[in-house]
Amino acid sequence: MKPAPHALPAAAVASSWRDRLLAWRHRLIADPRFQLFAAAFPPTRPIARRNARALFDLCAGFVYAQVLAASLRLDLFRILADGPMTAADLARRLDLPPDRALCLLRAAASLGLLTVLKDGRFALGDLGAALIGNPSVAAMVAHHAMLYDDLRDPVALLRGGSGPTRLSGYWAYAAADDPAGVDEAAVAPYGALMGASQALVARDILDAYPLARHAHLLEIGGGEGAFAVEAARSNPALRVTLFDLPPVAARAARRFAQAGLADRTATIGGSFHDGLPRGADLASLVRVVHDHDDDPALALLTRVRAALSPGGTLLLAEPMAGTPGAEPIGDAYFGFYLLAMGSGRPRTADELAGMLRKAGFTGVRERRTRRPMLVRLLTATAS
Ligand SMILES: CC(C)=CCC/C(C)=C/CC/C(C)=C/C=C/C(C)=C/C=C/C=C(C)/C=C/C=C(C)/C=C/C=C(C)/C=C/CC(C)(C)O
Ligand SMILES: C[S@@+](CC[C@H](N)C(=O)[O-])C[C@H]1O[C@@H](n2cnc3c(N)ncnc32)[C@H](O)[C@@H]1O
Repeated sequence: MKPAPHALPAAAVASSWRDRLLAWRHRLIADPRFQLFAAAFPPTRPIARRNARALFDLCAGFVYAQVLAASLRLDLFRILADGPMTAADLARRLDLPPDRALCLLRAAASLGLLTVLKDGRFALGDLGAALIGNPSVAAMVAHHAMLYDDLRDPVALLRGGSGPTRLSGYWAYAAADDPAGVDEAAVAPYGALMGASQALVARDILDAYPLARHAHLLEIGGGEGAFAVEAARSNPALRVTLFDLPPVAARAARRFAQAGLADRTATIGGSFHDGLPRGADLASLVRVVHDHDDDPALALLTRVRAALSPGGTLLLAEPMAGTPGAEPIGDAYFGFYLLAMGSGRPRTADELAGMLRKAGFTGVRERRTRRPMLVRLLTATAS
């Protein structure tokens, strides 16, 4: 039977039912009387408490981050690496009044950075201990001072009316008309930060996609070469060419020489918006594509496809939006970070796969990495 001409299509009817159900749910949750009831009624109590806590954590997250920043600036975790200490001894070591030191120590303990022993002394918590093994996280936390400034008026940032941001000045290539012209002083600060934090991701990428069957890696936007060095060291026959802006490539060349890899490595300075060296059978873009808006990013992928030898492989590795279990890292943290930087956006794996196909790649596959919140990996073939 034909539906009456004025009848809504089935999908619209279903979605209007769902919308009404959703609206009813939201009215209920917004009702203060229901909130009181749900917090007391045993079956709903755990959900109500969990939600209230989640909302409080969203309100207070910036305070938690400052507790972490203060602990790192005062070197609290390295001090406690030698063993538990009393609050009084710690106050002296931190050069803080005793009551202020106690405020910091209790805050850090409440966040899992420290732990309080039965005798009242403070020791490292699991999170504080993990930080000792990740000095690049401490560097990122210090770097966040700039992001705090840029996020002071988040609505102005979203409207694009807040003028030049601190991050757009820091990432010299993000706002440059001629990236190839940026000088050494402009790249040195971000080069060091990226060099340190690349250690967090290099091993995860190489373990997810061993390079043994490849002969020549073109590491595009490779920074000061931490990934390139790790790749060369774990593949003794691999040749590596690192391509980055001229002053960054010069810094990578010094690093290759120090690592004793000068005979198997080369560096080329230039802008990848202008062209790329040809002939490698493997190319990598590690934490590069998300820095760029859609059109330049697609143009870059197209240029990489043309630069690879036929059948060559591209590794595209970066944190991605919509990563299960890490959604706020891609969509909230990197979303707002890149907004403040003034260029690029975090993309989902599906969005990136679509762009790769549009750029002429085939066989796009995701390779499982150890810590997808920090880096995910897509591989694709240049046909
Ligand atoms: C021993 C017994 C009995 C039990 C142990 C129980 C157990 C198994 C505990 C686990 C302990 C453990 C091994 C913990 C390990 C924790 C680790 C490795 C934590 C790592 C954390 C990493 C973090 C927080 C990374 C942060 C990275 C940031 C903020 C990166 C920012 C990157 C930026 C801004 C990049 C910018 C580049 C641009 C511009 C976007 O392109
Ligand atoms: C976010 S960093 C990532 C560096 C490195 N791949 C890593 O994961 O640590 C982006 C890199 O892309 C480089 N880059 C940006 N624009 C470029 C361009 N137009 N041509 C060549 N390299 C560029 C930067 O100099 C920087 O080293």
